[in-house]
Amino acid sequence: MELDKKLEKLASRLRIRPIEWLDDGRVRWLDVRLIPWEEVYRETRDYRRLAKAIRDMEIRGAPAIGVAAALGLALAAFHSKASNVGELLKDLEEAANVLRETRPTAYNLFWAIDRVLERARRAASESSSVDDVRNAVIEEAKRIMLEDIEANIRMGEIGAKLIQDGDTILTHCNTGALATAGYGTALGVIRAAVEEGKRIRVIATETRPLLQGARLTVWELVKEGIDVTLITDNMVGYVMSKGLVDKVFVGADRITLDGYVANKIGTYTIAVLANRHGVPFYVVAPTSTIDPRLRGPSIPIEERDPDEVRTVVGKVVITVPEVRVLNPAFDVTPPELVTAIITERGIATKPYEKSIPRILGLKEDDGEKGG
Ligand SMILES: CSC[C@@H](O)[C@@H](O)C(=O)COP(=O)(O)O
Repeated sequence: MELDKKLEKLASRLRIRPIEWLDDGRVRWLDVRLIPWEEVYRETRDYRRLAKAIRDMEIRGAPAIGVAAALGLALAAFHSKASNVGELLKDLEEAANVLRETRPTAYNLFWAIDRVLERARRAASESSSVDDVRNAVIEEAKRIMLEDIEANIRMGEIGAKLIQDGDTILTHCNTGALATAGYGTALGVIRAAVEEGKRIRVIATETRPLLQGARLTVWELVKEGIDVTLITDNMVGYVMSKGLVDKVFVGADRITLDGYVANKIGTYTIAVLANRHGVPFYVVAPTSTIDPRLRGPSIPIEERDPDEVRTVVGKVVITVPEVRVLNPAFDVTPPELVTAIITERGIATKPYEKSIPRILGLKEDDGEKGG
């Protein structure tokens, strides 16, 4: 089949395949909670298990979450016992409700679920065969995975043009292969620049509390021989004030129609410091991260388990166990601090309320005004 061939061809370009559909109705993924200590792949036939993997961050990063949710619906379709199309649609809605509850900030999650459900409903309006609808759902999920890899590679090509030979780039959290269906967003741009022969140095922030920078970004870059220096989150001001950073490249979990960017907690601090020190601050994200219904800073922010802050990745308790804790997983960077947003459809610049709708093919006045 055309789609499978394309997917295999693209996947052969990837060094890391973090998530995969297996044709006997299984999903296989790399459990990133265990990186860099162990490389463990897990498998399931049950969309509920996949939902748990998203919630517990065995799979994380907005694009990977979206792909996993789509594959979760493919599992629900594959293993459904429905005897007619109406029952299959009900099973899919039920699975969608479970998957929607996993992580509230990453827009890709909701985008992918809506897209697969829409495809299922369209297939159901065209055919009364359960198998036709089932196959349409599985195909759509695989297409979302394929398009994510394609978008990453395209963003790499577009974004690499912003990087000069010799640049030092600061990045936050993990936006690499481990956050997507493969290749990466902000880290994909860095990867593409290196593939073009540019000599790049990367400064990776450790990204407390779950250390996606120290554990995942460093693991990916070391694996590929890309020059990386690890710093703690509170060293960003120091490295910028010493002139050690040429550009910042980060990813996003949700971008509003007017350019507010929700990303891993600490991104806003980096954006403020970049602005203070005249360092360009670039956001790299596929259009599936842009919420076309939202404007303004009121993006839902996930609050996670306080023990993530009281411990170092659950291994060492670092405080008084009963201390009150704040643990927002993301913050919001306002558009004025964002130099440009790189998508697979091109680069958006200020004013974002004009450039983002243009990239999405929408009218400027679409979307709701947030608080
Ligand atoms: C390409 S990933 C972009 C974002 O999802 C990433 O920067 C991020 O904040 C991930 O957060 P996480 O909590 O690890 O899922």
